[in-house]
Amino acid sequence: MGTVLSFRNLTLGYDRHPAVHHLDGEVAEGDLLAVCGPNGAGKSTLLKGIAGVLSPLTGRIEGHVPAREIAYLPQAAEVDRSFPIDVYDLVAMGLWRRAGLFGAISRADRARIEAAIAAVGLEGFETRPIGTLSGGQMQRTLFARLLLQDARLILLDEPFTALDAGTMADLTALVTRWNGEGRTVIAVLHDFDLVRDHFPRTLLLAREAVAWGATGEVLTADNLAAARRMCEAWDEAAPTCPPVAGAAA
Ligand SMILES: Nc1ncnc2c1ncn2[C@@H]1O[C@H](COP(=O)(O)OP(=O)(O)OP(=O)(O)O)[C@@H](O)[C@H]1O
Repeated sequence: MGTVLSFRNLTLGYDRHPAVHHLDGEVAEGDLLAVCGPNGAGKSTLLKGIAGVLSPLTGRIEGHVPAREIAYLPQAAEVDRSFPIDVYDLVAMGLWRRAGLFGAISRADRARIEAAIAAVGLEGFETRPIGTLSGGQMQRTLFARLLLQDARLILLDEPFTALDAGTMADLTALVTRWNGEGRTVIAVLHDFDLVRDHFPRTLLLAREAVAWGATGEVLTADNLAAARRMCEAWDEAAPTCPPVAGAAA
């Protein structure tokens, strides 16, 4: 099995202040990886780095998947719900990377869009402006768009936050299905029970990797306590980390 991503002494941050630092490791093709850690641990920052939204301060991410094969679902709070678009058109955007911005939507594409909307249980919502959807309906819409993106690497930032049990179960089943199709999924999650039940591998972050491996070995009381301590001790105003001796910048 190949490698999808390699982190090489990776430091990511904002205004030269590191938020995740000196991360090393690899994500294997077909991984179903949870990224866990306290608030402010750098989880969203790491996903932004992988998605290419944020450039490394030092070190690098070696991606072995073309950018068009990466799908990224940001935290719900970052999605602009005021954009005047309906459910159908938002889901159809999942085809853009393949069809092109102004590519005509074929009859087969229309069938795929309708199938994706049906797969997330949103039949009848096609013409609803997204600003009128509930949080759970919006998340289902975004998952339908992901279905059409047909990506090899799927990045999900807190995809199940504030969802009811039924919606969470439906969307978790989709994630499991994607992984069963050989796609690599990396998800930021706070629900440890859900991680233990559905994500075989976990990266525990506290600005740096506390532990990374089999979920049962990572989510231990000791590791979680260490992560909390490390985040509490973090200096928000820390200057950019000096590069580690011998590491590539
Ligand atoms: N756009 C930004 N500009 C400046 N600092 C930022 C920005 N986004 C995040 N940060 C800082 O980077 C650090 C890591 O934030 P990040 O959002 O990656 O954490 P997180 O682990 O996803 O947290 P949470 O669980 O609360 O969502 C925090 O100290 C945060 O304040």
